[in-house]
Amino acid sequence: MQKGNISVQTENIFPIIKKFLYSDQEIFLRELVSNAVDATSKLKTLNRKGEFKGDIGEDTIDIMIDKEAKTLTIRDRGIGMTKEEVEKYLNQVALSSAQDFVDKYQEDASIIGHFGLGFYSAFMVADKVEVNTLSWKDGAEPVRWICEGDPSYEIGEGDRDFRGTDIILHVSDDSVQYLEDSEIEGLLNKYARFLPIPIRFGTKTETTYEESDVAVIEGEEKPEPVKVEKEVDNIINNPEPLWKKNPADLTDDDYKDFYRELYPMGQPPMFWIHLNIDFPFNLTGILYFPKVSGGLELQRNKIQLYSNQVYVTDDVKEIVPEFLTLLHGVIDSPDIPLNVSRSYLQADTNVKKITGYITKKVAEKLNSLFKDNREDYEAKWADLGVFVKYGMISEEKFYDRAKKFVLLENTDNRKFTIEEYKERIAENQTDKHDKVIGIYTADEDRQHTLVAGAIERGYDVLKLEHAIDAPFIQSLEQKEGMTFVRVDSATPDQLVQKDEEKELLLNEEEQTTVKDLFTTVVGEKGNVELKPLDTTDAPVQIVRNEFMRRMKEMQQLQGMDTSMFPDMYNVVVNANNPIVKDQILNNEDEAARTENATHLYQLALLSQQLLSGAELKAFVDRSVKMMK
Ligand SMILES: Nc1ncnc2c1ncn2[C@@H]1O[C@H](COP(=O)(O)OP(=O)(O)OP(=O)(O)O)[C@@H](O)[C@H]1O
Repeated sequence: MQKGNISVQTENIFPIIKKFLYSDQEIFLRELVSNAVDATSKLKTLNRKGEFKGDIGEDTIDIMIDKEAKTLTIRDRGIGMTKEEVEKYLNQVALSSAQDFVDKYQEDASIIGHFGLGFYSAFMVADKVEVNTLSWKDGAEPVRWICEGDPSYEIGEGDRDFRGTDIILHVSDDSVQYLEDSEIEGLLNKYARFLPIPIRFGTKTETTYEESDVAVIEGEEKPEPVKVEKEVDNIINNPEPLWKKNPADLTDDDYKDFYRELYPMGQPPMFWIHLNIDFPFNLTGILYFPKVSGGLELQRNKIQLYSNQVYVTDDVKEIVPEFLTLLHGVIDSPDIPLNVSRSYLQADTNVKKITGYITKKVAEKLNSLFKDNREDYEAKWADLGVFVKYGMISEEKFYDRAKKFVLLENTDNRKFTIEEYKERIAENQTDKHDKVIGIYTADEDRQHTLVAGAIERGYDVLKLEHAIDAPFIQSLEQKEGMTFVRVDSATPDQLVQKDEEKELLLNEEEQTTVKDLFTTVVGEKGNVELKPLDTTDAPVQIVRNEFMRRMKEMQQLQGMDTSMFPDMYNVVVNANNPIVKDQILNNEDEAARTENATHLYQLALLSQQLLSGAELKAFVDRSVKMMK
């Protein structure tokens, strides 16, 4: 064997590779397996071009563990290397890429996990790396290269008798987990699952049931099928993943099956988009729309990013707009720079274009679903709505596209686009300032009394019941010139403010008496207002200021302290309801007067499910007493 020194300035490189990459050690396998894939693909290209005329034969890449020898081997049947190539590629090219990494790492430690450290990442887990290779070239001699994790290496004659390369890692004592089958299989499943060349990890037992060959006797039952166990190659990957295929050749079932392959536990997706673009950047992939009616947080980190079928990460925050991280699926692009820091990625123009492209595709898909089959789109709205609204509040460009297909649903479960809805309510729900007022409930069941009150007045009531709806209507208010009020934000006649002033049927003295009495009854909990409502409107009603309530909700949504917004409400006493006159003003008995006022107030609380505890008991007791 001939001896050599890799390079002088590499003194530091091995300790740095070992020490600093500790947290992301496992990428060594991705790097070495991708090199093996590259070497095999290159051979196929040479063959296609007619430069390599021999027989390619088996192209499978083997990953092998030898527990006794404490080695992990990556074997390919690719182009191999001549002695000159080993010296050039491993001692110079690979080393300079490792050197490059170390330099960049010292500037910005966040590049880890997004940098292909390449061949030298082997030294994260191995004390000694042996390369056994035979080039495809005519007359090439086998070569063996050994390096023990310091700048010196040996190169000499090898004993390999078939084309390709073995990378043999002598696994170090602190990395013995990489000698475990389960660990390696796990890593291969993560990084190599869709590589384009078959990856074999030993064998596995396959069980099938075959028809018994015992002759069937007439009149007797067919013999049971026979269980047959066979040792077969354990091929880790699907070398032709769906996203690489032509959408025209695929059926819905193909997409659903692939989804199950990616997320075996997931519910079936609602629909999907097949991405396929080659200019101005290269990108393929499939994005699935899951059902997102529940929380927003649970579903993230489901999009997997690949670069030429090599798994890179499932953290795609910088590549797809935030709201799209709710989607599932795969994006594959060799044009996304993976070997740079995240901040650089955000500024990268290709990445920006990719983000824009994906957003546009998603909007187009939704638009065509809406246009082509509105009924089906409406049926999916419960699962789609959160996603669309989230997109609208977080991406200006998406808002502009989505405002044509975002739906508003009313209490009759009818759904309208923004334009349709505005038209529907314009006549009845335009206020004195010419604003179109959307009336909504956040809880149809709880607010039933108020919803019914509004509907009785001829108003339409929307259901806006999800946490996302508060910021969503805020953006509709800013951009569509509408105003939204919740059913409990005013008495029904004041939800849409008109100019007509009603006459108050009580004189000033009577007004003061009623107001004072209710102020005493309500105490600190609310402000009492006296209003001339319809004689048939409830005698007492509870309302909450829309603006204050929403401020509080938004702050809660952001996890902020909301103690400075007390849970105050207004108690509106309908001065024109005859009960107020008959049971309070005209009642001689002072105790009965207070009791009646309390009862009316508690009735109002009860109708909004705000009555509980001792107050509720007192109310029930009093009601029973009244019946006697
Ligand atoms: N299994 C292999 N068969 C043939 N050549 C190989 C093999 N592994 C590595 N090489 C050669 O060594 C070179 C350096 O490999 P290394 O992995 O360090 O960098 P790279 O693959 O060029 O880039 P990257 O940093 O993205 O991995 C390769 O470009 C290739 O020419």
